[in-house]
Amino acid sequence: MPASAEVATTNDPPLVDSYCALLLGGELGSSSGFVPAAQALSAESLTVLQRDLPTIDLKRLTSGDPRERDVCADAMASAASEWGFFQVTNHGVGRELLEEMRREQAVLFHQPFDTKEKAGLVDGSYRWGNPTATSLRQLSWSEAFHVPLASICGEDCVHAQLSSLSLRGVMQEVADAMSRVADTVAGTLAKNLGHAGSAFPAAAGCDGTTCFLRLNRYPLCPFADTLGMVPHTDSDFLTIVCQDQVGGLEIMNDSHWVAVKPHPDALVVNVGDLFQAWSNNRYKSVEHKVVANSKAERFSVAYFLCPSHDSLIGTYGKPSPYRPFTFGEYRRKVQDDVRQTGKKIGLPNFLKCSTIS
Ligand SMILES: O=C(O)CCC(=O)C(=O)O
Ligand SMILES: [Fe+2]
Repeated sequence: MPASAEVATTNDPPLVDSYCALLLGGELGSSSGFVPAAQALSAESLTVLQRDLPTIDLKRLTSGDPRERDVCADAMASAASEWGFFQVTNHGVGRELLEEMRREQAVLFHQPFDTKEKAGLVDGSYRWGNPTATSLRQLSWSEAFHVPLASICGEDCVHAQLSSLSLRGVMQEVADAMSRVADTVAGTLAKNLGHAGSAFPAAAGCDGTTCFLRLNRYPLCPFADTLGMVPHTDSDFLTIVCQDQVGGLEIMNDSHWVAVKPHPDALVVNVGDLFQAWSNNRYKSVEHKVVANSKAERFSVAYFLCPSHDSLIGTYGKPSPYRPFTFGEYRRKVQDDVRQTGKKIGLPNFLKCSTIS
């Protein structure tokens, strides 16, 4: 094990062990025989571009001038179509609240690994790395608590050791504030397609009990070219992310990875698979990933706008390229694919004219 691996603390999940096992295992190159795992990983990474993500000032949506409101809504819809990602400013989530969230996350994640793993925060909410990874490409150098909003202050959040009252209070406040942002953005995007905006996302089956808050931590990583989170799309309508100032989030745009430079006053918004389906592919759910960092640990908090499991994901207009499916069906298919093949297929599974064999 390299000396630098000693930066791992006993509070970190066993990421170094996972990494070493995969590294020693190596990987088979597709045509030229054996390729050491680290080399295989870096050969895959494409050039990272520095491009400015569109920034939408949400204050303009409430301007007294209807033209300004329309210009803002159009800019948001263009960003959702062309990038699938944008940043929002004047979003109403207080900077102090977000700083408090980060402090609470540090306290929570710096607890011993055993405590986090055994207690969860809510049952089954803790996850780390990818214990079933068979290659370095599948290893996520991170840990997270993925918490249903219904549970934050519910009775099943009983693990006193982890769920301090202050943590639960801050999580609830962040969830409430981010849900207002999600409703505004989703309503604006839906209206831009011709839907009666005020009824969305409630009309799509989303409410305060169906969404999730995910607390992410990316520990220091001593190995070059490691991913903090592997490339993925989100299986929701919309995601609102607050990242700290460390950086590492990259999104796919025009066949290149684009680094999302942290902006102290902005939240990152991305379209999820369900909105892509609902919008008949007008809005794009694009791949994104997080690159691990060797100098600083990184925290982020993500709010996932999800409907109830039995909600039917239809479309705003017809015909849709997708057959109707429920959110529960979608999640089950994603989980089955990941379990069986190590990879999410997602929306292509639900195309009416499937090209998946
Ligand atoms: O940490 C980030 O910036 C992104 C997190 C993310 O993509 C996720 O939790 O799905
Ligand atoms: Fe994501």
